[in-house]
Amino acid sequence: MTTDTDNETPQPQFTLAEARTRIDGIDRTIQELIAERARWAHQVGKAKGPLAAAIDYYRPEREAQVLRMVVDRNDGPLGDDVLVRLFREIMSACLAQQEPLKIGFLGPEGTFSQQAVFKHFGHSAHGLPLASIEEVFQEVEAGNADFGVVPVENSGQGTIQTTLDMFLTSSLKICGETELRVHQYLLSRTGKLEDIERVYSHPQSLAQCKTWLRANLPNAEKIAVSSNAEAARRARNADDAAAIAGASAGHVYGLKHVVIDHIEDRPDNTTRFLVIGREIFPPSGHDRTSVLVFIKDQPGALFHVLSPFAKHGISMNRIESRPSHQGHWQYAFFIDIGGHVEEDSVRQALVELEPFTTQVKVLGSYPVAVP
Ligand SMILES: O=C(O)C(=O)C[C@]1(C(=O)O)C=C[C@@H](O)C=C1
Repeated sequence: MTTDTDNETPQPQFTLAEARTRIDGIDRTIQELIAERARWAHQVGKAKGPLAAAIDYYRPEREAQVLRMVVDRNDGPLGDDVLVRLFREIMSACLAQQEPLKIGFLGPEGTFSQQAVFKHFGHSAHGLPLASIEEVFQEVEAGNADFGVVPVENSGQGTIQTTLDMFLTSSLKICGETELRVHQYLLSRTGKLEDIERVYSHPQSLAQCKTWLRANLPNAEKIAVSSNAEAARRARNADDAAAIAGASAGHVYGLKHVVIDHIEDRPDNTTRFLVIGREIFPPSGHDRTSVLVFIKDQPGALFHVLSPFAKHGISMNRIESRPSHQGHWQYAFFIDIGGHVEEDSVRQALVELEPFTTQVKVLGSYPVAVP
């Protein structure tokens, strides 16, 4: 049997016109099916009863299940992340038929946080750019935003402590997580490396590109600003300035020239974001639970706190200590474990922590991020 791969140059089996006619037919079918799906999603909405707002229709556990089925079915040629993105957009549009979700994020427009909002909720959600992580919490607490998206850790730089500290006092719950591969771009008005005497960026991004900057722009002044978007806004006004930012900040602020792309020191540079809301949603089947534990000041207390998880076969992905704000040298532990708080093993393990703790606060149970 002869195949395309027998020759070095693949021989087209169809003419251009024939292949395009096929694509037109497939597009028609896809479009009809998307419309049919949207009508069914509307029916699902009706089946939920007369609800007040978009947030009442939103089901993150169901969305995670839909996306996992997409990944399981995928035999290529498109990657899992590509198909997840397409289906995420379809669900986002289906949900917005009722009313778009309002999502607070650390603004201004063009930040990585905004990219995380679109990655998790799709482009039919309505993003609300806010001035600080604290304000994202406040607007969700006040009900002005349905959810918020806040950065919590970067693969190279570690924890974003402002976010963790907000959970010490906030009543908000973690309802989801999303991971974003962070690619940094050096953007400038002229596009020429030799013109650059100043580099603006958020401190986190400057840190993520430290080695590259030392090797390539050792004499340029590095200026920390409140966001990468703000860096792009400043750099567009001068020929001798550049910004380190995501590609979208360049588009939003009209800084067209990419001097160099992917200048992050670690090729796997990834930021994890949390979705914060006002309630915990039901299990999706593959979930994570975040708890905040205030440990009693007694010998071996941390050991006793960790052992119930091992006893119940619960995996622990992360433990992080922060000053508890409840007294000198008192620490609170942020712990991420596998499973959902509605599962017996998780519930039982949390009960067993009680003798060794002054407080156990469940911050949320939510679907593990789909790629
Ligand atoms: O299954 C539901 O509950 C729906 O509302 C449908 C749907 C979807 O498009 O698949 C839309 C929004 C929800 O967040 C989850 C899923």
